[in-house]
Amino acid sequence: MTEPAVKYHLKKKEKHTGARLGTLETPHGTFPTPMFMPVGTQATVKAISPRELKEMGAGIILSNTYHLWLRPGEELVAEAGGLHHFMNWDQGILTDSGGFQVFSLAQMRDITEKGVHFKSHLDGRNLFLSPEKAIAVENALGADIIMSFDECPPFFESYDYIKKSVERTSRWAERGLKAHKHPDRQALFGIVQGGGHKDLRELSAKALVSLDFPGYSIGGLSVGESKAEMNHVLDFTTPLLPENKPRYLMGVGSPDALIDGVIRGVDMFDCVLPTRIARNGTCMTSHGRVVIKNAVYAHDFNPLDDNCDCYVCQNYTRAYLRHLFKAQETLGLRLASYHNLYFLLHLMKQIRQAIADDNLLDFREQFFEEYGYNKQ
Ligand SMILES: Nc1cc(CSc2ncc[nH]2)c2nc(N)[nH]c(=O)c2c1
Ligand SMILES: [Zn+2]
Repeated sequence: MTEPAVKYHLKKKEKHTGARLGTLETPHGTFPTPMFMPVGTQATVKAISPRELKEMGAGIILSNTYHLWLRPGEELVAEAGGLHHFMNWDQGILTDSGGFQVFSLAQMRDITEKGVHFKSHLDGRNLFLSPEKAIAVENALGADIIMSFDECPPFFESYDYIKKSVERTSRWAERGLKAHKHPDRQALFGIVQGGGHKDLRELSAKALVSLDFPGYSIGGLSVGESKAEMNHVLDFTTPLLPENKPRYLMGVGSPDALIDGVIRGVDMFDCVLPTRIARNGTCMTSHGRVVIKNAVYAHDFNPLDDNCDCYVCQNYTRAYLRHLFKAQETLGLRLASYHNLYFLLHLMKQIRQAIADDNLLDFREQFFEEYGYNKQ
């Protein structure tokens, strides 16, 4: 029996919630959990260099199988020695399997038992992605953690559709497990689906746990349902997963969703939000969102966030950042991206401390009040 590529060590359970403190041991380092993973869809976290990512304490970052398969192609990345060498990132990398991106990006053609036929969003070419092909691409890219090929059905699809989709996704997961060439150095996670239905989440989790994956992702969420609905699904989904394996909530999220996910036993998160909103000048701060292009900041010579010790908040003012965005200067989106990523990475650090101190609910109350969530 080969040693799994990734090992989760549960260090402590928070006294009053389902939150846990742990470490995730990977071939490219051991990282504390709960953790936030910056997204670098096309082998780059947009506008931020690996050196800056390290400086801000990023551990594992994400890339996308779908995008890198289409461009530059997994063969070229393999020729470079894999993603870590290609993008000069020597910490952790996780790749999503492409299923989600096909449904969200490509012009859909057809979903069959075998796989998914679709047209490339780049040039309209007819393409086909199967569990075997997705795993082969992820094996070639060489990420430390890779995802099973799954279907993420719309949250409000019919019960029957979601049930059939869960059953097919479980069969796809088993096919992916069989096709996986490097379980010793790449950990393949199963992805739990089932929409908002407790029995379908149980059906999905049961099938995947019986296949004994080294880690489990919770998919099918953060796809337009309310935060209350997402939290409700987490309430009955995380307990279905083994305590000694990492749990990754895909595509999440905003500060409140991160805190509420940790409280429900989630260990890993990723979201494009921090870098995406930064590109139009929306910044997360301890006092809530700051839309830096607003005229109110024109003469505001304070830091973006007076509680933040990041490079941006130590060296630049709101007035300067507003000027950069008004002048459409690239440095503006770079600095806003840097701060937003730092903000979420630092939030996870505060959450880990709150778990250690058994006061995560107090931390939640203070953070929500200061951020302005209680006013919403
Ligand atoms: N919300 C959401 C987000 C993502 C993308 S996670 C990601 N990939 C690259 C960056 N981030 C999902 N991915 C898969 N495979 N399945 C899902 O159900 C799912 C759900
Ligand atoms: Zn900052």
